[in-house]
Amino acid sequence: MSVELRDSMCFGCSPQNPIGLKLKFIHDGDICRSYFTGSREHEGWPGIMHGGLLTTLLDEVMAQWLYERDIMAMTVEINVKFSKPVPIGQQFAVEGKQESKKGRLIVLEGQVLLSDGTVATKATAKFIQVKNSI
Ligand SMILES: CCCCCCCCCCCC(=O)SCCNC(=O)CCNC(=O)[C@H](O)C(C)(C)COP(=O)(O)OP(=O)(O)OC[C@H]1O[C@@H](n2cnc3c(N)ncnc32)[C@H](O)[C@@H]1OP(=O)(O)O
Repeated sequence: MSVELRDSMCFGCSPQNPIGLKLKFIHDGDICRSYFTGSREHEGWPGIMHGGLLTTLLDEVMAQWLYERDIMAMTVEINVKFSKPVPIGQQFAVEGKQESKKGRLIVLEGQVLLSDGTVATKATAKFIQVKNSI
């Protein structure tokens, strides 16, 4: 890969981005998972995670599913369904996995799971594979 984590300022995963989310990932079989606990800076409505940030988290775990497999790809489309509010101050899981691949087009699915297992948010995203020189 020409893009290395150590040089990255990725808002989602870089350890050196001072305003980034500094996410860590667990690759569990065909699932990429991260855990996050929102704080006041991450809220939209009081006490509730901002939907745009949930979208960022979902985009990131899906992108990391690909990165782990040395597939360099960029998000070209993402659809998110927010079904339940995600409270700040409580840890939740964000998961992504591949749904299909056809040529350069890779479709991934993601979900946000509350600590009791409730699926609060679901996403489907399309990624296009690019050359290893972003
Ligand atoms: C180290 C740190 C770790 C880093 C770890 C990773 C961190 C990731 C961060 C999160 C991920 C992001 O946010 S990524 C950032 C946000 N995304 C972007 O900025 C992407 C912007 N878009 C682009 O630059 C471009 O669209 C490209 C390069 C992705 C693709 O352009 P292209 O190479 O010209 O390809 P193009 O011909 O348009 O499309 C290729 C084929 O896909 C089809 N196609 C294109 N879009 C779609 C679509 N929405 N739905 C269906 N099909 C589509 C086309 O019809 C075509 O089919 P056919 O004619 O071949 O049949």
